[in-house]
Amino acid sequence: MEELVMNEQISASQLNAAGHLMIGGCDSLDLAQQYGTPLVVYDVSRIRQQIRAFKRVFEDNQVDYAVSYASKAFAAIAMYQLADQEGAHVDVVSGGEMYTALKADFPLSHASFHGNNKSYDELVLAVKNNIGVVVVDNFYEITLLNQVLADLDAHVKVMLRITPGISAHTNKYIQTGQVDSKFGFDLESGQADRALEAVLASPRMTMVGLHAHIGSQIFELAGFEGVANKLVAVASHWQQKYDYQAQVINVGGGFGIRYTKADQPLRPEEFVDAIIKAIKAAVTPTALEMPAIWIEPGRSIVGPAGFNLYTVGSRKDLPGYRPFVTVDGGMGDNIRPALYQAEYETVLARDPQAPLTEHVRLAGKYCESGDILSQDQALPATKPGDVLAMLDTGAYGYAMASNYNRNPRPAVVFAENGHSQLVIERESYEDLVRLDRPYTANN
Ligand SMILES: Cc1ncc(COP(=O)(O)O)c(C=O)c1O
Ligand SMILES: N[C@@H](CCCC[NH3+])C(=O)O
Repeated sequence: MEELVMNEQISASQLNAAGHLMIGGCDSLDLAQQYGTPLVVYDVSRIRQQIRAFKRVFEDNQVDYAVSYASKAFAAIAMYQLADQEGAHVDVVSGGEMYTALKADFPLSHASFHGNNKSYDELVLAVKNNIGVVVVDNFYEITLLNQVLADLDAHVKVMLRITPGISAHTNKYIQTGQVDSKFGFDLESGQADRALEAVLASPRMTMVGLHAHIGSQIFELAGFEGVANKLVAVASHWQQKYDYQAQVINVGGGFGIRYTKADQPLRPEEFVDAIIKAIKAAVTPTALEMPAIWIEPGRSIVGPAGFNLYTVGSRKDLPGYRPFVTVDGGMGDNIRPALYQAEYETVLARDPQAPLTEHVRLAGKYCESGDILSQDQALPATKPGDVLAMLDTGAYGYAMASNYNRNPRPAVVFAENGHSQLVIERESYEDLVRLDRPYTANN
């Protein structure tokens, strides 16, 4: 067996005197005890720090900007409140996200509404609540939005989502910028020009700029610089052809984070610094006025701040095979390993720096062979009742949780400065049957 060393992702500053993992100044074992497991815990100060780091890059580069948190990564009333406290905008992709933001008193004027099949009712909800901008994705939406605006006698700001024709190097299920993506208007075929003509012709829409998003968990700068250059080229073309000056260039999100030691991304704000510089350089030789730059990071804001706490239960050893260590959660609270073969690091909460003595398969409790949270996790010896902390689970974990096998979804806790607070309750069995209605046979 290769030499097993302690987990590098946990630093001494994350341990308390007893050697336990601390999250937001709280002992992870106390959190597991108080709230039960499986439990999702966010270290709130990490979320704040990342939003602030993004804002600082723009301020250092002296450009107008918006940091728009992609709330699909983790949407909850408390999260919209936090985004608002930090002066972030948000991107929403459904009536449900919009409704949650409204419940949080988040000013919808700071929200961008995305989606490739927004419904009439969703557009009404957005327009009635003074949505900041609708990011228009397709021709059907232009027609539908014109109808909504006429019915409500209203106006709205829009951006056009462009498919930049850039294939990001990431899992194909989370690529979005390639030519045959389901999202946005194609450039080569002239769709984007026709969309602009339609928007400029609408007396109820104000065109504020262009948007593109090339995918998620991206590590190479080249894709982002490519999208920056492409969007400036389109803006310049539109200025020459239509005398239209874009006020905003929105480059989307997608900044990759470190899940395991195989990942060596730049810091998220370094991606943004490069994007800003690329846009400035591309704008200089054109007749464009420098537009504002908007970004839409999701994963990089909440991913590293999230921890999933699980309790160890059964174990299966088979000679010649890697053992299964099973926890009390799994694909219902984190579908990413099953869906994308995503990898994470997991530590023993009571002693994250204990020498690692074995490689195990970390299995979930769902009735599905694919419910393996990690195919190969190095751990110290564990016993039933031990609490494990899976790291960097804050993005697209709880957000994609399900009730598969009628398992209740976990609770979510915010921890900051040594205080913890429940922000989403654990589902109860009663919650699971709340929408069920008995069937009375008609025979
Ligand atoms: C339009 C749009 N913006 C932003 C994001 C956020 O991406 P990420 O969480 O990778 O930063 C996504 C998701 O990929 C998206 O589709
Ligand atoms: N859900 C994906 C990211 C998709 C982002 C949505 N455009 C993930 O977990 O990696």
